[in-house]
Parts: sequence; structure tokens; C-alpha cells
Amino acid sequence: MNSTTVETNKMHTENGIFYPSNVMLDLKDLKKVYPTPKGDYVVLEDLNLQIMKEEFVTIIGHSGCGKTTMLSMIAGLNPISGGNIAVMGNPVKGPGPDRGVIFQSPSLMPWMSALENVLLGVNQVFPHATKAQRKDIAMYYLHKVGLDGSFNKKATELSQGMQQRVGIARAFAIKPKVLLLDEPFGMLDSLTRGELQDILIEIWNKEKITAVMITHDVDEAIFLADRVVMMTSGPKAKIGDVLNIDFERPRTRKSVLQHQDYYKYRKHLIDFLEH
Ligand SMILES: Nc1ncnc2c1ncn2[C@@H]1O[C@H](COP(=O)(O)OP(=O)(O)OP(=O)(O)O)[C@@H](O)[C@H]1O
Repeated sequence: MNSTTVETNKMHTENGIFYPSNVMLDLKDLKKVYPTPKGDYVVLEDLNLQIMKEEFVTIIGHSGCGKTTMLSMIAGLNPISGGNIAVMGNPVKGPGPDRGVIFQSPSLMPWMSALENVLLGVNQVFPHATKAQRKDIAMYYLHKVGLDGSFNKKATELSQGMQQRVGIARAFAIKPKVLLLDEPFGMLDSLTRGELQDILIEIWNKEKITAVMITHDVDEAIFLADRVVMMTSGPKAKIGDVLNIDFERPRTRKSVLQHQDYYKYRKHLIDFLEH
């Protein structure tokens, strides 16, 4: 039997290693050390985490424990000090189009329109597509995030919420395998935050990609996730606990709030953060 078939639950990666086909991200014995004037600061140590294909994982932990450090290492933007990170079995050596990132502030090119900002990434990732095809991709995702009518507005003419909509469209438009989100809604008012959570989940569900999102908001962590990953406080932070969220999808805020397990999940997370 061919060892690459699904029956074996393994696949053959380009570096010749056999790997479980349902694991998208594998963080193994991960370590991060920042040199400081007072000596080395070990932010993460022995951090182990596997994230499955099409899973939505939220990450919570105290401020400064190393969440952004971990996410930026997965993105390939921050060098690994020890251990390793693999995306579908392939070690991360730097940034790549298989991983899209959405930051708290979308850092758009201020002199460019919403459309041009999304096209920046699309043009890089799909250089062989025609100009019309690339524009179609960019417009499709701008439409998905509710920016019809604002395609040609300059980034500086957009509100913070609209700018983050462009950030979401930009990340999805490069068709990544993994979406990495670092507190993407942290600066938004609660109404906009709710709207963008719904948009995010709708596109994530349609595109069937893997999402890893840092949040400080326990309710957001539960509402969005299949699993909530809790990090211990640093130094030498690692994964402290993992909570499975067994709510059916699609979810509505009302159905989640009315679910008998909601307050049990919430208590679990708050107890972790308070101890
Ligand atoms: N380049 C750096 N050099 C030295 N120390 C750093 C560097 N970047 C981050 N740190 C330190 O590493 C620790 C983890 O930072 P990180 O931003 O990853 O935490 P975080 O959990 O994302 O925090 P927050 O929730 O506040 O965003 C902090 O103590 C921070 O001061």
C-alpha cells in the first residue's frame, strides 16, 4: 500500500520525513532566549504544542508571558533559540506565504487604497496570475469583509475598524494554510469587535484553514475556538493547560452564552489566569 495514502494517516513531506497528515503545526521543545543587558532572558522553554488542520486555536496567558514571541516564531519573523517548529512537517526557516499574519494594528501603506494594500500581497504570491485575476481575488476578500464601496479609499481615510477589515482581507487573500492573529481586535470597540469576529469565523469556515489567535478576552477565546491553549507565566513559559470547546458550529453569541457548559469553560480559564 502506498504510504502516502490517508489510510495510514501519514504523508510524505519534501524533506523525506513521514508525518501525521492531520497535524498542521508542530511546536517541539521550543525555546526562546532574548539577550538583555542583564544577561539572557529565557522567555519560552520546553514548549510543546500540536495544532491540527482546520483547527481554530486561541492562546491566552498573562501579559509578557511570551505569546507574541511564540506567534512571531511560527510566522518565521523571530529566530528560534532551541527546539523546532514545523508546518505540515516542514521546518520553519523564515516567513512564507503558507502563513498569513494579522497584527493588532494592520500597518497599511497609508498612501495606498484599500484595494492596492490587498493587492500588494496578492501580486507577490500569485505573480503568474493575470492582473484581472489578481484584482478579482483582492476585491473578493474586500467584499467578504464588508468593504464594498471603499475599495479606492486611501488607508488614511479609513476608520480603525475598516483598516482592520483590510488587514483581514489582505491576510486571507494570499490563501495561507495557517492564519496567525495577534490580538487583532484588541483596539476596537465591542460592537466592531463582534462584527469582525463573525466575519473572521465565516471566512475561516469557508476557507478551511488553520487559525491561531492570541487574545486577552476570555469570552472571545471561547466563542472562536475549538481549543483554548493557556500559557504559563514567564520566564520559561510553556503550555500550562488546554481546554476543548465542544460547542457546535456555526455558533451564535446567544447560543454560546446559553449553553450549559459556557460558565464551566469560563471559570476554567479564569481560574487558570488567577493562579
Ligand atoms: N526583542 C526583545 N528583547 C528582549 N526582551 C524581549 C524582546 N521581545 C520581547 N521581550 C520580552 O519577552 C517577554 C515576552 O514578550 P511577548 O511580547 O512575547 O509577551 P506577550 O505574552 O505577547 O505579552 P502581551 O500579552 O503584553 O502582548 C516580555 O518580558 C518582553 O519584555
